[in-house]
Amino acid sequence: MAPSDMRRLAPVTAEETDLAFRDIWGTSTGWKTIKGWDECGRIISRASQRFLIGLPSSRNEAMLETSRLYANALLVGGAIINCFPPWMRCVVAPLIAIRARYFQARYVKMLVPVVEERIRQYEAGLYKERDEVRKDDFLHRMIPMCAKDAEQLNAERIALRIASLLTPLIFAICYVFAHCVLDIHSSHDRVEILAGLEEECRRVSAEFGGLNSSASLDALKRIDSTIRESMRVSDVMVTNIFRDVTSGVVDVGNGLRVGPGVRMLFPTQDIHMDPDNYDDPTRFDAFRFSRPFQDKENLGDGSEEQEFITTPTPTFMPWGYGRHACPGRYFAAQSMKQALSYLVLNYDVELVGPRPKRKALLNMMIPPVDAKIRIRRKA
Ligand code: HEM
Repeated sequence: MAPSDMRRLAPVTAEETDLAFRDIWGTSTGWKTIKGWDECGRIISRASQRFLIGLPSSRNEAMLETSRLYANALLVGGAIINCFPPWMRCVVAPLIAIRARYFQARYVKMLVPVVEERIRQYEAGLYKERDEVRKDDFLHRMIPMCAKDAEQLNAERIALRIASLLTPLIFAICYVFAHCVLDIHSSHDRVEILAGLEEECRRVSAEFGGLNSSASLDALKRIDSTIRESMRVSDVMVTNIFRDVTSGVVDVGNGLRVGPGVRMLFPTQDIHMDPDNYDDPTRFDAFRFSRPFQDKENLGDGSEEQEFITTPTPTFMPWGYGRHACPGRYFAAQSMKQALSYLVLNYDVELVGPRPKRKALLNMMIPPVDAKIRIRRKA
């Protein structure tokens, strides 16, 4: 997915984000308490499924819920399996994976008829006529590609491929979005952050006639900075960017040479919290990345650019780094910016009780599944 694809997708996911908030968070101006993790996940699920399989299936409640539970079960199961020594994993993994396999089988069973119908339409030559309606979903694009090899044009195989994208599309995006909401609302600077974000969203929305285009989302510099800062302080992983040396010897500097069979990884959380890389690194400073540039146009200084959510650097690695850096980051960033700007403009939010403390399960930070928030639609 390239940045150019985001231009086509922005109006589609904006529409879905609006409907999802109305359906799931509601339109009542009275306060209600919700489970932050689950309800942020439901919002993200809707926009992601719309991009993956298109209308009308993307709004099927049973499929949405099953896909969300599958995405969570897969990640949590994987993290638990990693707690066992390698020699035990082949014994415990099949048991731990039962939950994920159950939701995967349910999701695939529901998706196969949808895929079969699309294959039928493709084979009957109806695809072009329907392009206008469905051109933005991933399944639509997959079918002509799979049709190049008869073995690949198999509904179950295609459904399984779609299912494999659910974890990054739902769990990972939800993880960042839910943490960002918690980071903002548990910050001492909450009032100033919200005022700054709302001012920007209103100004940009007035300038672009809404926030449903990539151009308008690109102009949301503070929203971008807030999500990037949240990814820095509330990273999913303790370490990241795993690389196995399969042959030869790798010179990693300082006289250290690494041979085959060794797995290397980066201490990304430490890098994100290093005072040599960030001033006051443990503080969530929402406008850390946008502040130096907010008057840039006035200053006429074109020498440096703001580092955006999608820019991996040696001091910002939640997407990995280098040629294998996450290719889904443009979609993830765009849908998170849409969701956060929508939330800032349309809902009042408060944390219920103290913010849950972050805990690590080996290499992964456990998601805040019990965090509760109070919400109400702005009048
Ligand atoms: C906030 C959400 C996401 C985060 C934090 C995230 C993070 C990552 C990380 C850390 C890697 C490993 C990079 C490396 O080893 O250097 C990765 C790889 C990958 N991600 Fe994501 N990701 C997210 C969303 C997505 C989405 C939405 C998709 C697809 C629609 C996606 C598809 C992939 C793929 C295919 C790879 C493998 C790339 C390769 O090996 O060349 N990710 N992601």
